[in-house]
Amino acid sequence: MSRIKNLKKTLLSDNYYTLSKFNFDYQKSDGSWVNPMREVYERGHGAGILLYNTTKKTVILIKQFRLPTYLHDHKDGFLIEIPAGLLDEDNPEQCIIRETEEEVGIRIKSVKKVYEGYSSPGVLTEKMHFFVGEYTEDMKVSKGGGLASENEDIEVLELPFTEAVRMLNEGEIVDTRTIVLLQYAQIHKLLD
Ligand SMILES: Nc1nc2c(ncn2[C@@H]2O[C@H](COP(=O)(O)OP(=O)(O)O[C@H]3O[C@H](CO)[C@@H](O)[C@H](O)[C@@H]3O)[C@@H](O)[C@H]2O)c(=O)[nH]1
Ligand SMILES: [Mg+2]
Repeated sequence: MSRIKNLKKTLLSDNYYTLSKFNFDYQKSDGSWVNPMREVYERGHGAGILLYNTTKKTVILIKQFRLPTYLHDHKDGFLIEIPAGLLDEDNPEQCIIRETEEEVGIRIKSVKKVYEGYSSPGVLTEKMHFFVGEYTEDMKVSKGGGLASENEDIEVLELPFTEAVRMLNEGEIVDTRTIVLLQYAQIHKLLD
């Protein structure tokens, strides 16, 4: 029998994405029922990728302004991240191939899915699809930088993997998705 009943949704904002309030009956593990309220932000799902070059022993990361981090403790709000984007109508693999070209100017054909995970399960419905992909010099087709039409302003960083790992260990990389994939590369020795 379900421990969740009478789920009621109240829309709070659909200004850009959707913020809703939910009330529901929840049966606790001791059998009693309570009526919690939760706010949930829905903006679809996402995909991100660690691009690596086994000849040069480099990875591609990006730097862009992230307002929420600027509001909370980050020094300047410019975060070092993996290329990533929101799934539009496409599937995760098509999405990450498209975002890779838009954000860093690399036209990649094959990517490998390594993980799937909820970004912030207490508040967001979003699930992230994590990929890795090997790139070579001949795949570089533009400077990247993101879509001007969406006001994206992305700096592309091509770094030795050892430098990315140093930045990870010294707290200069603070985006969880980027931490996950750099650690994946270490564990699986992608650049040894
Ligand atoms: N006007 C307006 N535009 C917005 C707003 N929120 C997002 N956008 C636009 O939507 C674009 C989304 O760009 P994507 O590259 O598709 O997504 P992303 O912001 O990089 O998100 C990725 O990283 C997030 C983690 O920080 C992930 O949550 C997400 O799934 C994805 O992987 C932004 O550049 C911006 O133009 C908003 O509130 N107002
Ligand atoms: Mg993006």
